[in-house]
Amino acid sequence: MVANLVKFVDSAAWSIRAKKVTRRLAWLRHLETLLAFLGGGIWMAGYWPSSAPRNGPVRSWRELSLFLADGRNSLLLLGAGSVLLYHVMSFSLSQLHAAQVRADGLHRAAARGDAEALSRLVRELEGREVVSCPRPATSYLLAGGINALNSEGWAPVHLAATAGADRALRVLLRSRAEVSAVGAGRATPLMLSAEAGHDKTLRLLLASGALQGISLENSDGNTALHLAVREGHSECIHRLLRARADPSAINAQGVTPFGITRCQKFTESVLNSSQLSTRDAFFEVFNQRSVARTSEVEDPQDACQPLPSSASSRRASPVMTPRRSATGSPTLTVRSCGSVLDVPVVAAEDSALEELFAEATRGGLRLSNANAISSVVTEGTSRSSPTPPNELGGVPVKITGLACLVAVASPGVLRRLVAEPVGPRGSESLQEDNKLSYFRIVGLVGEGSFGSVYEACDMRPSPGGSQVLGDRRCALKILHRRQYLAQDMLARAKRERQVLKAARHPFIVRLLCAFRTPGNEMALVMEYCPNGNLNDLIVRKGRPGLSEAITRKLLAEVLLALAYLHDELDVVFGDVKPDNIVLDTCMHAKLTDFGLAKVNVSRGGGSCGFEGSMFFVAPEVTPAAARYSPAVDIYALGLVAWVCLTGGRPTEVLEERSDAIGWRPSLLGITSNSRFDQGQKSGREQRLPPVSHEALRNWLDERRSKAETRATPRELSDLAFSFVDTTTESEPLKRGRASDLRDHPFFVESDFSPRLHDSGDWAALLPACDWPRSPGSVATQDSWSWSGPRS
Ligand SMILES: Nc1ncnc2c1ncn2[C@@H]1O[C@H](COP(=O)(O)OP(=O)(O)OP(=O)(O)O)[C@@H](O)[C@H]1O
Repeated sequence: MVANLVKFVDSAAWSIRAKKVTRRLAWLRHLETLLAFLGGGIWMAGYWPSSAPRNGPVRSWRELSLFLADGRNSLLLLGAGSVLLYHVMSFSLSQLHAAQVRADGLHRAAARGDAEALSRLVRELEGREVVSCPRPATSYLLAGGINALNSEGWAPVHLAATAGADRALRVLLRSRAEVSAVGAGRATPLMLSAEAGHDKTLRLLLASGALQGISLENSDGNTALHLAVREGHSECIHRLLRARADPSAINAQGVTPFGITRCQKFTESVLNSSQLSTRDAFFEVFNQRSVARTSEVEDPQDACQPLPSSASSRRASPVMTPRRSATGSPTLTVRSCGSVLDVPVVAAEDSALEELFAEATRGGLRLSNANAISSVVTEGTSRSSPTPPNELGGVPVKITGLACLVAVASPGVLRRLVAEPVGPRGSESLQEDNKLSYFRIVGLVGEGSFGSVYEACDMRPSPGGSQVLGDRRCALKILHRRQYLAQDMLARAKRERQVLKAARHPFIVRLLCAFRTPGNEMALVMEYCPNGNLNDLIVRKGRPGLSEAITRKLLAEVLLALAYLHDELDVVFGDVKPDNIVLDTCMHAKLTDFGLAKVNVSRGGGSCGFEGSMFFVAPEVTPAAARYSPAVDIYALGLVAWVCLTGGRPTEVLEERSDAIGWRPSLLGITSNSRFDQGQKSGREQRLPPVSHEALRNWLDERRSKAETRATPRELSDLAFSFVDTTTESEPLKRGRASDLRDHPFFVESDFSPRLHDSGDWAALLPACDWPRSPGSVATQDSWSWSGPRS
């Protein structure tokens, strides 16, 4: 009865919440039905109550009360009545629902997120299309089909995206609704969900084909990224950046997405400003109204200036002249609306804004500066510097505010750039001032479990003076504070920095500097490797993987790096996998990500336990493991070789085991970043040995038996097979040391022997740099061949 009542409320209110309650109470209905059946069974079995009249109907109240006094009779009647009532009600309510759904039409159902109603309507719509004879009840309501715009210019898919109704959206998309339909103001569903901050909806849309339209602009020229940034939805910003949304897209006001952020920060600061005149002036400027009416303005000359609108401000944009001050430091002179403002340029391209922003927070922003900054913000990157860039030591002056990408892209930390740092400060020598402003973010390169890696321009001045070194590319890795505090990873972050700082090797990424951001996150600035990582290369190449010559060269480079780490630094890398092998401009392999490195290994240092990336972890690395040796790196290298040479062939065993532990390999079975460490392991994970070993050994055995029967598969030559076989032995001692493996026939017998006496030698061994410069050109590298001279 209760369930029926709720169902009634549900249908009457058409509320999604009530529907959920109904679903949760479904068990009550089942219970009732069960009881009814039980009662029926008892009845049929002949257990009729003795007190009930046996012949004829009940004739008096007394007889009825006697009949009901028996609990079994009451129960039976109650159950039967309830079941009957339920079916009568469901029939009438479904009729009512159908009528209402038709009356609502697709649009209202989509806005409500009513997936059931949408399915029903879509079925009707499709039925109408098939018979091509509109039914009178639906033809009017469904006119225009699934992509029809309502009177306000929205299609159902827009309304579902705005409401964040994923189920409804799925129904619409399954019914071939246009995923990038253009609605009022040229808005697409992607823009609407980004603006509303529905991260899951955004993901659904991107996965359903909205990726193609990621750079579409609405009537204001805003992309989805602009809108997500404007509303401060950091999860959505992350997702869009990962989907390669363009962070430098410029809207009609000439503002990039991160220019918008600056604008917001500035607005916030002025809102908090104690000076009424400043606040008013700012609003006047930003609301693009005349300030002539404002009586509190400081500068009457400025007050009569027209305010910047997209077109007029471009004509009357402030003149920004880079020059050198008496002390030799670069200065940006902003002339706007009759006033002049000298802003020292530290190094980052948005330092002018920083300066003005600081002035605003101090509450001393003059109207003239407010005007200037509004123009700057409005103009964004569209305005070029009036003087040649070399006047500022080769740095082109652009005001884009891109540095806040880091702040915005780290979840929920928009305020961190300007807020007081929170949490404990490290006692070590990490820099405390805002070093982040010396790096101009160009884009997101990769994301791991503990940090995001950005491509950035290093704009630090040279050690001796204020001269900016120029546009040097670097990789900026921000270790998310949230992650490393939550998982007690501070020690890990410090160890990564420590090993990177100590390592000086051509095949290990070089650490340029390390510091803390104002949000107290740790930042590592490394040499930038623009050709992506080995995993990307393998995925692009597809099966059966890379050629043996390429693989040999890349493995040799990694082997040299490992030999250096093991023998000279006494470090176990601990996380060898294709994702952590990045490719520099000349396609040389370099190891990156020392988060799991173990130091002082021969002296019993490092930790034990289950650590590493799931696919590449050696069999001896188990939760119960004692300290492990450099052999774990050799094992992982063998797996990398196998993956390179076969394209990462997944096996049934692998997939089965992956399912069992809830880890899903990608198509090629190699892209998982999953890490299992002591902090995360569950009981189930502890019982299972590493997933890849058994699969690999099975595969190797199978291949060996095929080789014996002369049915050799073409993926692996005998030498390559032997290398994989040796390095992935279950017994760590049998795998060999990195320095010995350089003499493995896989290298030696193919006219190639990796040797490195010092970093210069290796460079001399390499042929002229004829590797592809950009990741895009890699896919066509079937004809790659490489053979180095013997040392
Ligand atoms: N120096 C670099 N140059 C270019 N790309 C890099 C560089 N360092 C890292 N990357 C890219 O960034 C991605 C993530 O970096 P990294 O592995 O260091 O992050 P992480 O959070 O430690 O990841 P994981 O989850 O593997 O521990 C790498 O897969 C790589 O593609």
